[in-house]
Parts: sequence; structure tokens; C-alpha cells
Amino acid sequence: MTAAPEPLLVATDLHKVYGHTPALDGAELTVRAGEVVAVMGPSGSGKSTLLHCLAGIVTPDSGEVRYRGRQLSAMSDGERSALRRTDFGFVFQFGQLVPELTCLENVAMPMRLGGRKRKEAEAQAATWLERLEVADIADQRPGEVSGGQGQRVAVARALVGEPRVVFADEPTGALDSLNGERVMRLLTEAAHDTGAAVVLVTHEPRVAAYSDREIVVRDGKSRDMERVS
Ligand SMILES: Nc1ncnc2c1ncn2[C@@H]1O[C@H](COP(=O)(O)OP(=O)(O)OP(=O)(O)O)[C@@H](O)[C@H]1O
Repeated sequence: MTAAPEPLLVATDLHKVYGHTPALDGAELTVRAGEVVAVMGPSGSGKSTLLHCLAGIVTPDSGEVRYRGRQLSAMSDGERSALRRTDFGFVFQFGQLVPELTCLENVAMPMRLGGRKRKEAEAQAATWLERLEVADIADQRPGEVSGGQGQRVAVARALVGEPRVVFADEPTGALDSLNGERVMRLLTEAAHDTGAAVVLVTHEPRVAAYSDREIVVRDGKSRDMERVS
């Protein structure tokens, strides 16, 4: 028997209140290298807040998140931003591509920001567009492509820097089921190939079916579900 890989991200007893609205009330989650974890639950149950705490975007009121053993809230803002750039990738439901840039330039952008030369960044971006089956729209702008194509470009942009964790918040929420499944297949295949873990927030069981493990959040509390296959 092989040992389970070391946990990458461990969230313990997270609490978060917005004004008088409790968002998290003792949520926990462990993410191991290379696994795809679906975070499910009703609207308003705290799924996005949990994802934002795991990614170091929101600081919990109490409890802790450790990434590779380091507590996120003990890092400076600069360290957390650097971590998000180098180790994390993000895919959201809407509006994440820069409308003025072509799809190729959008995918190349994280590498350009990291100091890579344009030619080199764009060559790598082109291979990712091909991998996500959207090479044909490389020179178009996000406003000129379909929702499904745009999401595949967004997945390419999230993965181009080979992050250790991809955070995806309702990545297929604006797509029809056929396009949603295509995005999920390509996202999970690419993540498995690169060894990235994926934390996927969704309320759709068909999307969660692409995960290795499901967590259900209710009233800010999380529960690990055994996959019934
Ligand atoms: N920035 C914020 N300011 C105030 N309240 C917030 C904020 N973010 C979340 N909340 C509240 O916290 C609770 C949990 O919200 P959250 O977005 O985490 O839930 P969710 O499960 O992701 O919901 P949905 O499925 O509808 O996206 C909700 O009651 C929400 O209204």
C-alpha cells in the first residue's frame, strides 16, 4: 500500500462572520497534492468563503489555513500575493479575461508578469491553448468568443504557470451542460497531467462527478462525503 501524499492545504476550524451574517462556522478541509476536491452545498452555505480562505484572499476570524505547513495568516500581504502568483491558479465563473487582450495574450499574461520574455511566454501560451482545444481563437478577443471557449482560455491561463493548486469557483456556472462537461474534462485532465490539486466549488452534481472527493458545506460547516460510485 502506498502512503497518501502529504497534505498541501489544511484548513482547521474556520470561522468567518460578515457583519451579523455567519459565513463559516467551524469549516475544515484538507487538500492533498494532485487531488480534485469538489466543495458542494446550498446557496449561501459558505462555499466561496471557504475557497477564498483557502486561497489566502479572505482571512478567517479564527481557525487557520496551512499551505505546505505554513500558516497563511502569519504571512505578510506581499508573501501571500507572491504565493497566489507562483503556486495558485484561479478560474471563476465570469469576467476574468482582460477584454483588450487577445486570448493568446491573456494566457501569456501571468508569465509576462512573472518577467518572462514575450516570445517565450506566447509560445508556452500557444501550447496551452492547443491543450484546451482553443488554438483556433488565439488571436481573438474574449468578447468575440463563446462562453465555453472563454472558460477554456481561462483554464489555460490558470494552468500555464503550473500551479500546485487550482481554485475554481463555479467554473461552468454560465455554460450549458455539454460545454460545462468539456471544460471539466479538460481542466481535470490538465490538472492530473501537471500534478495540480483542484478545489472546485459547484452546486452541480454532474460537475462534482469529475472530482476525486466531495465536501458538503451547510451553514458554514463542512462534511467529507465518501464518494458512492
Ligand atoms: N463580502 C461579503 N460581505 C457580506 N456578506 C458576505 C460576503 N461574502 C459572503 N457573504 C455572506 O456569507 C454567506 C456565505 O456566502 P458564500 O458566498 O460563501 O456562500 P456560497 O455557498 O458560495 O453561496 P453561492 O452558492 O450562492 O455562491 C452568505 O450569507 C453571504 O451572503
